[in-house]
Amino acid sequence: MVDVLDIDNLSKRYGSIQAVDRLSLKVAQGSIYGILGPNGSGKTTTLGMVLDVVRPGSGTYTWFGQPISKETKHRVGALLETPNFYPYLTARKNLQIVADVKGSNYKSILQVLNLVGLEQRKHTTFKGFSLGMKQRLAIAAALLNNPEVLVLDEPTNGLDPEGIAEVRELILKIAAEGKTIILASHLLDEVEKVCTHVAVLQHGQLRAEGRVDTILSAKDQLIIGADSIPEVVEVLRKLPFVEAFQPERDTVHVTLHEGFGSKELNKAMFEAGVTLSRLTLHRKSLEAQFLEIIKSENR
Ligand SMILES: Nc1ncnc2c1ncn2[C@@H]1O[C@H](COP(=O)(O)OP(=O)(O)OP(=O)(O)O)[C@@H](O)[C@H]1O
Repeated sequence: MVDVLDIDNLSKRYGSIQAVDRLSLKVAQGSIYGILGPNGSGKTTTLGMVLDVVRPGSGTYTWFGQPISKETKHRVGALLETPNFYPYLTARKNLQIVADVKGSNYKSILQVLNLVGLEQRKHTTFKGFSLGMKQRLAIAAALLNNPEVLVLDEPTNGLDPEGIAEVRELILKIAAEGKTIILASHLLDEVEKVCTHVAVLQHGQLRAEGRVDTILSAKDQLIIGADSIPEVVEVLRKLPFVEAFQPERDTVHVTLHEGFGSKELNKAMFEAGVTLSRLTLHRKSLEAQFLEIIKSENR
């Protein structure tokens, strides 16, 4: 599959702050790629560099295998901050003004309004829009040139729960139309719900990258206790459905392969002659895993 964006060793420093530190990542065509990190981790600076509004300190990037140019810029739509729409003008008139600035055709206005679900509200003035509708109009503006890629920075920031749901649904709809989406967010939950791939950033450095289902998969752990932990460990080593285990002082934390649970583990222990004094399920929250990624890389 073609890489839409290829970032190679990109860095940016502001005085004593290393905002982005030797960052490399590839965004495949058709993916919804989340750049996830706490505030100040370098997400906006990274997007700014690849959109040619922030000059990189060092490193390179390509779009569609080519250095950035007028032609590649035309293929990428971006929403880095909410545009200043005119409150007393209608949705359509506001988009006409954006189209004039971008030099795009008025014909696409109705198409994008339709795509973001605002076609029926094209004559409504901007000030009459809900927060979610305002953000959808901003996304419509970014889609005016029918770009292949849409870049969004914290697209649900400041929205109410209804607006958040609307915008997330819209992102999935746009991706289903075949566009690649690159989305920066500090919300783990958002990336998990919306994205196919994720890069986790901290202090401008890449901490983890991959498919969301592998990087952020919430694997449950079983915690087992027994009189003899070495005996438990001995059995665990031989069980084919045990993915990993970690002995603690008087318990062992066990992760099982997909499709296996406490029943199978209990049965296997019983058959091996080990009586468990404890068998509990510990559901790992994604939040905990995200924190672990950051913590483990910090050691
Ligand atoms: N123009 C600037 N001048 C000085 N420092 C900056 C500038 N822009 C960003 N920084 C600093 O660079 C670091 C990375 O900021 P950046 O905005 O890229 O992070 P972020 O992950 O997008 O965070 P947020 O979600 O809060 O915007 C921060 O420490 C920030 O204070």
